[in-house]
Amino acid sequence: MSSGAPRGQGQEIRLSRGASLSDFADKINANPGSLVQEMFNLGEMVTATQSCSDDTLQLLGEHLGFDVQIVSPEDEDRELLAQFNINLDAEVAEDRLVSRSPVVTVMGHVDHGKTKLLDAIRKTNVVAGEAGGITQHIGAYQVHYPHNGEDRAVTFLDTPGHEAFTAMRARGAQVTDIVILVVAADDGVMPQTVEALNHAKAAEVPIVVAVNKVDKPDANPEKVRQQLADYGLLAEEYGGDTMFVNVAAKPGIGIDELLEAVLLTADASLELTAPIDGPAQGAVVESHLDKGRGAVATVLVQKGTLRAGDSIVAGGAHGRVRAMLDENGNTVAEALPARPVLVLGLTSVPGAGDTFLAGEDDRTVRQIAEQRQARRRAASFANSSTKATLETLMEQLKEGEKTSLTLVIKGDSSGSVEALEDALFKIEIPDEIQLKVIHRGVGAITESDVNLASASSEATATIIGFNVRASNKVKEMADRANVEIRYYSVIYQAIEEIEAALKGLLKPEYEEVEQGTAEIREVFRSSKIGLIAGCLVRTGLIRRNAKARILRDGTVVADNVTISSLRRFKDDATEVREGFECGLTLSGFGSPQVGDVIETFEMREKPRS
Ligand SMILES: Nc1nc2c(ncn2[C@@H]2O[C@H](COP(=O)(O)OP(=O)(O)OP(=O)(O)O)[C@@H](O)[C@H]2O)c(=O)[nH]1
Repeated sequence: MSSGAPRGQGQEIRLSRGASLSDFADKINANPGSLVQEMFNLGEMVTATQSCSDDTLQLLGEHLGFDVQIVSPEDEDRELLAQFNINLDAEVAEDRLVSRSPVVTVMGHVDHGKTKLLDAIRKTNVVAGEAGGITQHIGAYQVHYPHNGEDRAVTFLDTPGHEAFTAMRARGAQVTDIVILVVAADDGVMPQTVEALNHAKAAEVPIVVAVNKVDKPDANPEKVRQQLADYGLLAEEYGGDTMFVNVAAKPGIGIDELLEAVLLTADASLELTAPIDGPAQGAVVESHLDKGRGAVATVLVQKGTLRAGDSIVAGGAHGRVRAMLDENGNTVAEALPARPVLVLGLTSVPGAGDTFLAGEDDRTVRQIAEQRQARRRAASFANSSTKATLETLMEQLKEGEKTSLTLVIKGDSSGSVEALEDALFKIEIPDEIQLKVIHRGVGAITESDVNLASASSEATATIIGFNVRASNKVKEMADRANVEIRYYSVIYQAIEEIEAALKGLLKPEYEEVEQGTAEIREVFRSSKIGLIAGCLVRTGLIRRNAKARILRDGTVVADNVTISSLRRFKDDATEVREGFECGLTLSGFGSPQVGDVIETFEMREKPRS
């Protein structure tokens, strides 16, 4: 017989998000089975190893008398590092800080010239004679620029676009100091311009606006300044504090001025310093598995100095830095803060946005990596088991009679999925329509996505694949289940189409169009068809089967009436025109009187704006 779970007196217990009853039991020295029983008594069937929602854990805690604190993954990682006596947030004495160069991300609307601009900036730095290295894309590069007589460096992340930016932020890596917002002067502010702007604002990162393509005949750089003023970016020349620089990335005009503006903005609004002694810390900018070289990762050092030979842990990957390369393919012996380098020697591929830490001994980095991997496995298990179930879905769908568009969103990064979802919920839709995202996730479209989409019986969900695809097998399954899959690679295109779909979903709106009026002149009874009203058509025409209302002394006395039969003399008629007499019967109104006015109308579909 189970003796029941122990009771607490409000003691705090810390559980990681997605913990199971078994984890809970560990913390309070209970038998997991007893917690399963407790949950059962509370009306929930939960197995011991199943990952629980925050609510379930809190509910059980309250019931047993414990103060359950759910720990976020970031807190958890901090706690993990603390076990190894590592404190990433430790204060650094002022005198150990040295200035570092700003790290810049380029964002903007599609085709406004982000790539061209990054290329143009990179070219400013090609020192004649310093050949040898071939420029490589490693995800970031640094350029040197003379400013106020000093040699200054600026680091650019060259994965343009805000997906990378948000993905990194989502993993807790804030590496960008300044955002260059590229706006094409011929096109002006576009949806993704606004998106990018909002991301930069959310991250509290100062913005420098590059008004690009000013070489084009239809360029209107002033208009860009006016448009952005509406979004709170007021140009310096108008008394604001945002620097706007006119550039033409393709012919390479204005690049120096842009770099000046970046450095001025950095000096004016940021205090960019970092310690250079001590073990290196930073973030992974890009990573992949290279056939010849194994796991490679471009990392950006944020504190300390990274050296070849250091042992390193990046996310759940660890290893020893075998070699470091810069964007020109040259070997680098040490990397200081704001310096991006390609690192060789990791045993597996970390994720973009993962933080890294160097300088601990091999054993420590391995242990940290292993514990992180274990946590991630637990967390992804938690995610998969908290997926919407059929039941919860049904409940949701039963709510109200609203028309809804239900979506499953899959994307290539959590940043892109979030950005898309954010943008979707900003679409202005009428109250009668509900937009629901029943599942979101990173990775290819899977069978379980299709299952989920088709499970929402009333309104089968549409699956949105943002830079991800479904395998043929999954595609076939979707076809059989009548689940639509749509692929996008550009956020605003997805938004446009979904907006159109939402408008198409709207039930047609009807408006009343008056057809005619008739006055009742006499009322007589027919044994066969009941009361007949003898009328004179006053305006328009009266049609058989028309909808009508009855007015008596100018007041509606009956609504929802139908002209059920219509005769002209002894013959059935389909319509009778103004000025003619007719006999008609009314359904939905049993007491016609002489002098009543019959007003008929039809319902016509109103075009949507
Ligand atoms: N005339 C002119 N054309 C430009 C300029 N900058 C970029 N373009 C052109 O604009 C187009 C888009 O440039 P990209 O650099 O690919 O734009 P992007 O913003 O990186 O585009 P996505 O990567 O698709 O988001 C290309 O055809 C460029 O040649 C410029 O300064 N002047």
